[in-house]
Amino acid sequence: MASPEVAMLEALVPGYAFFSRFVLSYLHIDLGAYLQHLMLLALFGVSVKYVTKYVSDFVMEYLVSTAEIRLDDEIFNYFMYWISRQPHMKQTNRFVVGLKSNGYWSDSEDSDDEDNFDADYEVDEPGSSSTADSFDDYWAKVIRRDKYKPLRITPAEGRHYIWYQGRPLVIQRRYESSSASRYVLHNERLYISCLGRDPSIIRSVLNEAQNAYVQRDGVRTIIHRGMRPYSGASYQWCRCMARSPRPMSTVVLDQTQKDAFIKDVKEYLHPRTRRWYSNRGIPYRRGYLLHGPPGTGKTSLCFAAAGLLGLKLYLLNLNSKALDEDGLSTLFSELPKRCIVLLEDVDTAGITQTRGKTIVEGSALTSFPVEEDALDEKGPQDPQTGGVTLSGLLNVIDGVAASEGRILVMTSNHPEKLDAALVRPGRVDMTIAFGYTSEAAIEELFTSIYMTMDGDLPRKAPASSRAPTEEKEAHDPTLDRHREQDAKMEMALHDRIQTVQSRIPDLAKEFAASIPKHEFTAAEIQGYLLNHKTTPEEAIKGADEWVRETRAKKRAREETQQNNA
Ligand SMILES: Nc1ncnc2c1ncn2[C@@H]1O[C@H](COP(=O)(O)OP(=O)(O)OP(=O)(O)O)[C@@H](O)[C@H]1O
Repeated sequence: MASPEVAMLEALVPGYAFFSRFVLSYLHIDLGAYLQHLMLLALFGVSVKYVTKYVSDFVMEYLVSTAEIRLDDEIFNYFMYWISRQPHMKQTNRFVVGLKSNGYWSDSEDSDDEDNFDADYEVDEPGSSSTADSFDDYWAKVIRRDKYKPLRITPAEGRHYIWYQGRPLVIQRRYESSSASRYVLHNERLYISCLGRDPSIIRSVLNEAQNAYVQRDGVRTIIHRGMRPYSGASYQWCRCMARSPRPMSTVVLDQTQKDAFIKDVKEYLHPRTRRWYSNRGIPYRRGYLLHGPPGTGKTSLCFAAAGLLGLKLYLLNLNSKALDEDGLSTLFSELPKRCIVLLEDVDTAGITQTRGKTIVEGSALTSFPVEEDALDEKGPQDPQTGGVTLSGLLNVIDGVAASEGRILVMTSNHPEKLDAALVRPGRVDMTIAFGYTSEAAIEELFTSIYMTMDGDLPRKAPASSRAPTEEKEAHDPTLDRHREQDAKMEMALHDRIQTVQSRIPDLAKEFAASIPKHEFTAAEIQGYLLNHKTTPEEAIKGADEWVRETRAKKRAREETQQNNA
């Protein structure tokens, strides 16, 4: 039986008994003779371990401030974006390298484009500098830049030390294990610590990170989409793109309707209105229904409104079977205080099935037949099959727990299919009908396509005015010939655009006269004009032919649809 000293040593240093036997049989040293020394050593070691832990816990508790950042929060993105651009990251020896600086939102489409967006303009346009004279040069640069994307370096798992404003900061990246890790590569958290109980330095670093991110966005309209970031996850808003704002003037719509819409949205956003609602106990929400055939400008109006008001746009497709009522209410509860939520094509979602049967001709808000609200509060869909039910949608729009402050825009191609409950006042407060183009709308579309706008023309004098350098000629005469041709084309385009400008109003009238009214959508006309982007006269000449062809195509499509029905 082992002596109490040996038992104690075994407790302090697990495996001591085995180790001492090993030393005795192979090295013929009896550790029993040094038991007291070994005991002291073991006790010392254990005390050091406990003291170190105690001291470190004490320091962390009382002398260090720490901020925790979760992966599903946008600040995670801000910080990763910021740190990937810090010079310290070039010196770190443990890092995650990728073409994107973030982990969580990188699933979203187009996130890569966001970084390249401005870079496209940074590459000199053809004819705008002494170094890039032709489209070929410009394109070669763009392609090269796209191939060799800059590496984004972020700290790897573990601790990293950085200096910020003369003070040391500890960044710790930690991967958490959870049931979700089966589906997602990393569920992670970031910890930023600084010495002292005053966390203001952490706040400044996070503010700087946020500023860097927000500045990169500039005036662009940020679009979030309700989606599952990875299979098996719950629905979340993922930032999917940032687009240049669309000027309201480029949306062709009856001016009275457009003005009424903008006025209504602005009035709603006014702080006085919020107070007014709250004083009267009315839920502070506003809903809009934009309806009309596909390609008539419903989404464009919503996008332009987001740009005009600097609001973020939250897109949601209700058609997904995977989106259930819990997912929908989580999404709505996570909306920021001020934003535009766009539910596109609500008529195609399963929610169009009605809660009642009685058809009522017209309604106070809409000029189309709607169905009377019935007593049956149960949604039409079988919960087993998934998807959002009408009652689920109504609850998130204006149920007791529905969020306030957001602007809800629903678009529909078939408003007559929508349940009356969905479009009743309080859920839909304004309806805008989009239709086929009128004569005035055709003129407006034509003008918006051919009127010169900022950045349409080459920024500097085309390169043809400059003599090619000897070096270039000696190197590649074919390239120089291309450059010259491109420069001439740029010049010709420049001149053509300028000379035609004064005639645009007359040409617009001529074009509008050759297109039948109320037959084509703005998208169809825009599509046609884009084929003649720089030659308005050609567009006018080909208008009759285009009308004939488009009619024939539409007829053929209708016949096929009828045959399939
Ligand atoms: N009224 C309009 N004014 C300016 N551009 C328009 C208009 N209508 C359509 N367009 C152009 O047509 C394209 C499609 O427009 P948009 O997506 O806004 O149509 P929509 O009515 O939302 O279509 P859908 O019902 O299929 O979603 C866009 O490129 C847009 O620029």
